[in-house]
Amino acid sequence: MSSAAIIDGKSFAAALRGRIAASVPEFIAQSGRKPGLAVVLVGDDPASQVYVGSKKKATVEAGMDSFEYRLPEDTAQADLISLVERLNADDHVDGILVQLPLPPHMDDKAVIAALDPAKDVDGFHVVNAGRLAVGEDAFVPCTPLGCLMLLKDRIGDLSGKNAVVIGRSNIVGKPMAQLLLAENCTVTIAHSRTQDLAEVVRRADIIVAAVGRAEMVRGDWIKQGAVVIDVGINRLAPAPGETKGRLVGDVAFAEAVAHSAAITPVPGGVGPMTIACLLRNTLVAAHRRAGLAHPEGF
Ligand SMILES: Nc1nc2c(c(=O)[nH]1)N[C@@H](CN(C=O)c1ccc(C(=O)N[C@@H](CCC(=O)O)C(=O)O)cc1)CN2
Repeated sequence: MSSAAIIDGKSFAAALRGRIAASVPEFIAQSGRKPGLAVVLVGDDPASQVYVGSKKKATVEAGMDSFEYRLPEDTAQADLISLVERLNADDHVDGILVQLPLPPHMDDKAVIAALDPAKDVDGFHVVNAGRLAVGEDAFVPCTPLGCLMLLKDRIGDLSGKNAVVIGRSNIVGKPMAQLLLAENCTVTIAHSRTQDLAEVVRRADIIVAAVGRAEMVRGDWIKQGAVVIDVGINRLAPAPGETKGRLVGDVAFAEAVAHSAAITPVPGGVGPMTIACLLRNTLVAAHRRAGLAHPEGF
């Protein structure tokens, strides 16, 4: 048995961010302004605070304007929607992102529905989901877009491959399946009610695990030579003597390396691609809103 290549999402994302930053000055020269991204965080979820901080840093480093809104946990949904509507109307804002999860008293769907689809750089609005489903130009959610970039970089043409997506969320599983279908893969979407998941996974050339259960996909489920993309970010309970538990994915990594041809690690695989693709979507949104051609190279 050979050992898998480790797909370095961190380096891939850094290179993508570099290309985006290099193309921002041309946008500024053509439009007379910087691309702008507004990020809205409601409440004080510690992980969300870190992600929002990273998004701001990456946006500024790419030469874009970052507008950050941190609202208290008890914000009324109507007030959040009013803010989204103000950002929809603000010409300096090309992209709007409402960090998820929202507090329990809010309805994600109602908040996302308030976004202008042309500024929905998360690709969560039903207009963008529908466009993706019918093969029209759409903003594609950042995590599955990042997964697809890594897969195409590793495999090249995906046509005819058997792909299994484990997880059916609107944010990852469903758009991932649509993207793979658009690349002419034969796609199976597996989920918590799938019978004999191990057997379904064993048929796959491409496995995308996005189920949110630590190390659920075992090494002996993986066909020799498959490419594995692990979207899960799960923190284990701290081991004795540790203050923080280890981060692991949805795939039992140490087992999977013996079976797969290539695999993304956690951390350092898919995660960094999410923010790089957010910058990519923001740059595309800025070009569209300014009436400029789609930027090259992304
Ligand atoms: N509005 C959105 N909300 C959320 C999204 C999203 O795309 N849009 N995705 C996730 C969180 N997320 C970005 O928002 C995100 C998650 C993870 C990473 C990342 O780089 N992870 C690192 C590990 C981080 C750690 O040490 O904890 C990695 O995998 O290497 C970036 C962004 C939910 N909400």
